[in-house]
Amino acid sequence: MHTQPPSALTVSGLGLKIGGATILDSVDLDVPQGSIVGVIGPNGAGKTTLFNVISGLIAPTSGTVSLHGNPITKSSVAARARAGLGRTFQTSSYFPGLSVLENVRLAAQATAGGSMSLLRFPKQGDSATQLALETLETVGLTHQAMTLAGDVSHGDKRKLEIAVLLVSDSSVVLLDEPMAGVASGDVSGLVQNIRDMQAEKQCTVLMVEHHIDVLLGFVDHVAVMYFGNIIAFDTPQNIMENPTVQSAYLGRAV
Ligand SMILES: Nc1ncnc2c1ncn2[C@@H]1O[C@H](COP(=O)(O)OP(=O)(O)OP(=O)(O)O)[C@@H](O)[C@H]1O
Repeated sequence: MHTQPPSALTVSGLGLKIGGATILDSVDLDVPQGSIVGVIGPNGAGKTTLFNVISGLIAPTSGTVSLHGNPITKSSVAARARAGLGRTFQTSSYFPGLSVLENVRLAAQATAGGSMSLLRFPKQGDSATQLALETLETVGLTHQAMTLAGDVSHGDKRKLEIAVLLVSDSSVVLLDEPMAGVASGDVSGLVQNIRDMQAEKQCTVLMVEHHIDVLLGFVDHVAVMYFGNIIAFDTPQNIMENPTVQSAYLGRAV
């Protein structure tokens, strides 16, 4: 008998009304443990808002969010992060005035239960520094370790964000447009980084991405958002063949 993997993230009846506008309209989503799920949809469909509600930046008007079966709807952003929910943002999130290595070391230090204090300068033998150096090697950023994070290319900033997630204890990772602004030559490397992250951490990945052709090539499932709702959740193959998706969102065969 085929058994479904347990859900890493479950969203039920999630609604958000702001003023008179319905931004999320009873969204249901079940993200299987260990899967990579892509979220697509036209501009303004509600993808980033969904991520903001899942990560706790915005409280929903209705509905629930559960992480590994535990309700987190009322938890703070920090409590969700402690429970294993990690996220990147549409606009990069890192400390631009710190080196690439310091950014990753700080995240490693915080994960190990230490502080985010910069007063603890990196030392070669320091376990957080060691982990940061290994992780930079994993994502191919060793050569940029001493460069200020604000000075590296878009592609390398995205790799840095993945390195920060790698040293964190996140079991469910939300990536908001990880390929935005990344040079086309760097896209396949970034896809490999995301795949490697999932394989190494055995984590679950939910990612918004406008590069649909790239996304369809490597995710397990695709959720299609349209006017604050998820109108389809299926394998990439079935999504491409779904007439509702084609007419409602893509307007053409993909
Ligand atoms: N704080 C807010 N107040 C009012 N409206 C908002 C607010 N946040 C988002 N919206 C509206 O909600 C809708 C969904 O926005 P959201 O940014 O989530 O869409 P998206 O699918 O991520 O779009 P994009 O692909 O362009 O990033 C949009 O119409 C947006 O204008």
